Amino acid sequence: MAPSKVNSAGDASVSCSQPENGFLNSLSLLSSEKAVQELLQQSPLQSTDDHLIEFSDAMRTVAKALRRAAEGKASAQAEAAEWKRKYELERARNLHLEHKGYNFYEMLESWWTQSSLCNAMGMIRFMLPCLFCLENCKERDRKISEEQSHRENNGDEERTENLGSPSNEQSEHCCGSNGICSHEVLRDGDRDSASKVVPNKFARKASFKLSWCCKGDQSDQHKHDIVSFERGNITTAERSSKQISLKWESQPQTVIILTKPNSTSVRILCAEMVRWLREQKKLDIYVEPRVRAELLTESSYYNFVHTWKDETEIILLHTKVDLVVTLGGDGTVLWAASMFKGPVPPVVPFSLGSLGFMTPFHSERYREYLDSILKGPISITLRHRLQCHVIREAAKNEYETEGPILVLNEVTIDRGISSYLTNLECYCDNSFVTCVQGDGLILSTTSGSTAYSLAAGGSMVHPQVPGILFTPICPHSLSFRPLILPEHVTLRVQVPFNSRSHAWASFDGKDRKRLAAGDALVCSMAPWPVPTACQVDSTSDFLNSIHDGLHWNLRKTQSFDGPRDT
Ligand SMILES: NC(=O)c1ccc[n+]([C@@H]2O[C@H](COP(=O)([O-])OP(=O)(O)OC[C@H]3O[C@@H](n4cnc5c(N)ncnc54)[C@H](O)[C@@H]3O)[C@@H](O)[C@H]2O)c1
Ligand SMILES: Nc1ncnc2c1ncn2[C@@H]1O[C@H](COP(=O)(O)OP(=O)(O)OP(=O)(O)O)[C@@H](O)[C@H]1O
Repeated sequence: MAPSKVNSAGDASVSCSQPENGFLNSLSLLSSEKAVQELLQQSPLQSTDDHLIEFSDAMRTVAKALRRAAEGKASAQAEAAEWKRKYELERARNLHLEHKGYNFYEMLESWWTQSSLCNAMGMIRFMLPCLFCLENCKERDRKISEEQSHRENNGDEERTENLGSPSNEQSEHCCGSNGICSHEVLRDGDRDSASKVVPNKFARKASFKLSWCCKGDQSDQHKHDIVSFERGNITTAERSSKQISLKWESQPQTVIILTKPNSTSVRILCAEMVRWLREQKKLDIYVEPRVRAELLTESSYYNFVHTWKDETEIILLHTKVDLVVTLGGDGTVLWAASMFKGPVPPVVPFSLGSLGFMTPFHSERYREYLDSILKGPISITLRHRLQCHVIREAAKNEYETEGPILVLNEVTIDRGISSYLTNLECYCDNSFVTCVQGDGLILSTTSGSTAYSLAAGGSMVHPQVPGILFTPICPHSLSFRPLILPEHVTLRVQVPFNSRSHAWASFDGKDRKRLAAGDALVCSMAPWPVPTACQVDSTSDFLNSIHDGLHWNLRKTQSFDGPRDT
């Protein structure tokens, strides 16, 4: 060993001067100079490694804190955007109604009934409007009876016209016995400042009531607790698999017919249906501007058909229309849903496409079906929608995000034309879920479970099951199985800052938006489902669709003869 070299090596030279030290003992065992040199070279490196590890731990903590801050910002932005959109929607509506002399009482009520305050979360979302509606109905009844007694006292013979208020008996049952009543969205008559009814310019919107029916057990029809607490024990009191039934309380008067474009059979059927609904059912009919033009080219007879001019009028459609009829395939149902950014009237989908998963009504028998639907009651599937916000990193300093997009099937985030893997960070209620590396990700409703999500390996889910499907597209990992998450969660999909490429979001297969690094998509269940009429009931229709449409588990039955257990 060359002492000069050992002494020149800082700490090691100190160790060498203290032979009782364990380190020195081991060092003394080293026989070759080469080994000593290796050890001396390693010591400072080891300490550098330790520092690096400490440093990277600290960086990870900082990154975590930053991520949390970004998540908070994203949710706040999404909420702000939602409120802004509602404010604008409401302002447009109020301007329109002000123009018509609509009074403050009605405006306040309509704001409340459509406010997401009363649709905030889960059961609260459902229960509050019912309670409020019940209170409104009672309050209206009180006002009517006050008005009536006032008139009687004054010997006023003037007949109180229908204010769209249910009778006392009705209001007792309105919402109170396990149903949603449509008074929440009714505009039965405009009142002037002296609370007198003036005739409405529009046809009155039909009133209806939704109730949950249990198969067989009629006495329990109005029980709707799913979980009960008996003597401190949690028990499932009743299954939630109930068919929803819609019963008209007043006659539907206005129908909108939405049709698949560029189809001769659809055009012929539409003209025939418009004539029948007008002549036999005396209904007001709305169609898209394109369809009205087509009808008028055929004959000036169709002059009575209504249409709209601009977006503002489309926003108001749900206040006028009692029923939506679609003529086409599933794409036409998606189109119809996309026209209603808020509440959606009941939809009757007629099948004129090749698959028709959501279109159980055969177009040849439209008279029979519409006849029975206009009479009611109708079995309804409430199809949940997702509301999606794109949050731009570039807009982080502005109080500005894009408005929500509602989807009935799914929102897809994929790699578009990029040939690189997508890299998407996913969070569920601010908890990290996973990083998707592959072609993309599908966030689907249960109605959309049989569409793109199914093709990507997701499960088929009954449309009344409340949940959000989280289905990867061609993940580059063997263990990435699809998930089904509960309906109340908020999902956030972010393109990481270090992503090699952009991602693309599309909504029910339409309206592609580019997501740059740092942009995010925030997605939660929308408070406005799409009520579609069933041909039989939700479950039968779903099973018929997977059998007839998808030929699910179709296999020839094995013959009786052949080897068998003895
Ligand atoms: N690989 C795929 O399976 C794939 C790819 C892209 C889009 N899509 C689906 O197409 C939908 C858009 O439909 P479109 O008609 O406007 O486009 P389209 O004309 O391309 O038709 C897509 C097909 O999906 C069917 N479909 C749509 N919704 C369905 C549902 N809920 N259940 C079962 N089948 C359904 C339609 O009947 C149609 O046959 C998207 O929402 C997406 O789900 C599927
Ligand atoms: N009223 C409409 N205006 C514009 N586009 C529409 C309208 N209705 C449907 N579409 C679009 O037309 C396309 C085809 O519609 P749809 O799926 O109903 O017919 P289809 O393709 O013949 O049916 P299937 O997919 O069952 O074979 C869809 O992409 C849909 O979004």
